Amino acid sequence: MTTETLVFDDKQTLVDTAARRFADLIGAAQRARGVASVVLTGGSNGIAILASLAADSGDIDWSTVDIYWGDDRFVPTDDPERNYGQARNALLDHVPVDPARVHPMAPSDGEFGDDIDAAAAGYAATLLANAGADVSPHFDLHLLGMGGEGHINSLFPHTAATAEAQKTVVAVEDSPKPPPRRITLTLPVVNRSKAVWFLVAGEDKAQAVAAAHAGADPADWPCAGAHGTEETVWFLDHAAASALPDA
Ligand SMILES: O=C1O[C@H](COP(=O)(O)O)[C@@H](O)[C@H](O)[C@H]1O
Repeated sequence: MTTETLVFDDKQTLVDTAARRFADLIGAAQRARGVASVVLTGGSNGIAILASLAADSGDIDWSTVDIYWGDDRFVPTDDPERNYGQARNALLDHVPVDPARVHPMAPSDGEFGDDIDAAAAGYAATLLANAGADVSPHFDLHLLGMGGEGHINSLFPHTAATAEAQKTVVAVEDSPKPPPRRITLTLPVVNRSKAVWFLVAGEDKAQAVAAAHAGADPADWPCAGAHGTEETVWFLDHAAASALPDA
């Protein structure tokens, strides 16, 4: 397993470089196996990379990409906070995905109604149904944004969701970052991904970046607990990298 830390002059260069490498990784998986799988994330850079891919997808065949989400906000279908809706606007409405391969988390007015635990269990069932012999797929790529306190997906410091070792998907009722109700993949699922990429910009993220690189306890800094089985890549701008020892 390799770990790379790449530092860029500005956020747009970071995002565009990650988008080109995304196209190369997914294209290579499709050439090898005919299909590929990716977990999308929300947040500023998580959506910006999708806009970059909408402009230039390289040789990705979108019709054979399975698309999942690392987390989503448990809000109504049309709520602008929903990561799925943001991903559709930025990318999925502009490329020829196969709707049967797009796997959003349920909204709060969806098939499970306002029952967030049932919605989380429903997403666990979706993962299981696409997992082969395991409990969740081994994704080709899991994208991650990160909060200044080190949260990834909706895994916040010192929470049961971050400590979860058995369930693949859990409900979060009291997210410190609004909106409070969310559904999230857990660390064991993130860590079944072949590649885990962090997309992080801004000085407010520098302490969390440094903590993860120093091998901090994931209970304190959830970002420190996420690794790909083949590669972990940190795409940073100079501000986010500013607390690293060799910055
Ligand atoms: O709430 C969330 O935040 C993180 C990071 O967002 P950012 O805007 O600080 O980059 C995001 O990755 C996650 O999916 C989202 O739900």
